[in-house]
Amino acid sequence: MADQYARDGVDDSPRMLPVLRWEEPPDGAVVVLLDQTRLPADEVELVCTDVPALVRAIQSLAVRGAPLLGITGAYGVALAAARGYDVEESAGLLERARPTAVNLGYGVRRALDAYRAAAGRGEAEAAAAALMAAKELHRQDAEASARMAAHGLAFLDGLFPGGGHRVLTHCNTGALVSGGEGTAFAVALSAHRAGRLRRLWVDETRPLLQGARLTAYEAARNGLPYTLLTDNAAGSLFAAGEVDAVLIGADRIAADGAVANKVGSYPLAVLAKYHRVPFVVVAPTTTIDPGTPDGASIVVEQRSADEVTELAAPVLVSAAGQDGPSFGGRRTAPLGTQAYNPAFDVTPPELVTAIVTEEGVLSPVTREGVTEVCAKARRVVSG
Ligand SMILES: CSC[C@H]1O[C@H](OP(=O)(O)O)[C@H](O)[C@@H]1O
Repeated sequence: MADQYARDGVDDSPRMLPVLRWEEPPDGAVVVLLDQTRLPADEVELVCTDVPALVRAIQSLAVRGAPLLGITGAYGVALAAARGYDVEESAGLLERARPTAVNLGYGVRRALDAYRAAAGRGEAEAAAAALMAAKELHRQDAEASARMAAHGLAFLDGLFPGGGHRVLTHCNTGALVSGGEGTAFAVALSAHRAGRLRRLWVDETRPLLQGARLTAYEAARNGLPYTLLTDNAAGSLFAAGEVDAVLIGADRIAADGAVANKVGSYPLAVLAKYHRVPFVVVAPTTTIDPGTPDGASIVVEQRSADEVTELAAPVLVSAAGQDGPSFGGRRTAPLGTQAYNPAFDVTPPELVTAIVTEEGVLSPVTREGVTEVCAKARRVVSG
């Protein structure tokens, strides 16, 4: 009998977040983004009228998260085409904006391929084809999110038939990274709606605090029973037996099943292994990159020192118009302090219990699991 766990929140019917949309006002097409550097204090929208503005938004994490980066890249190509900018050059700028999430390049290429295929029918037709490809990717990602949520909950229920799941998550993997309700967070949300989420442990996720600022924000909006913790406190939760499973997202999954995700994911995988807790990655097949053979081949984005040497203010000062995020925060380390600030780390396949995709749940530990995932991914990628 699955235990029913009280819903903490008052209203858990989620108000879908206006994360990203395409608009065509009289003075020209725009991409409208919810500025995630301003959350949770302010819900502010960025109206991007050109690709450099989109690139700044991507690099400052005003828009972020692998699946949403892919969708943004595709709309960026459509924006360049709609406004008569150099589409090939714009695609290159978008694709190079951040190196680790494979989805960004995938989304750019989806729209660029559509544009090129229609080019012979004139600019207007080519621009329309790029926009249609972006909208189709947006829709497909929303569908993939719902399917991952169902597969992920079924997997948790299979592991723990009594329900009452206590899940630890890292960074942010909700609607703010997706065309739908997210990846790993969508599984926790699905468990909550089914009355089978006992606790969502939320890593704050230094240095940019995607957990404290964004996952806590999404959990509160949806009425989830969540508790925030410093990244350093995760180990003691495992030791206390308070974690049934780790659920995280991914930015790139290599052909051998190695997983690049927000820095701090690899230590969680080691803790999970030591404490015999399932370490579950939730990602659409668009995050699987058959072209990257293994974890060592994944380029890990290195970010600026000031993200480490300053305490992010209650809100990050939006980078719109600047070269990168500048915090309204308080400096902690002495001026001139050097900092090591990789945005991601790589978890080897032997530490990954399962990969939940919209195609189903696969285990990279069995080599054929990865081959199967990649074969499906190739089919999805090739359309
Ligand atoms: C499932 S996409 C979310 C993924 O993206 C985050 O990185 P960032 O906030 O730098 O875009 C993090 O790796 C999440 O797991």
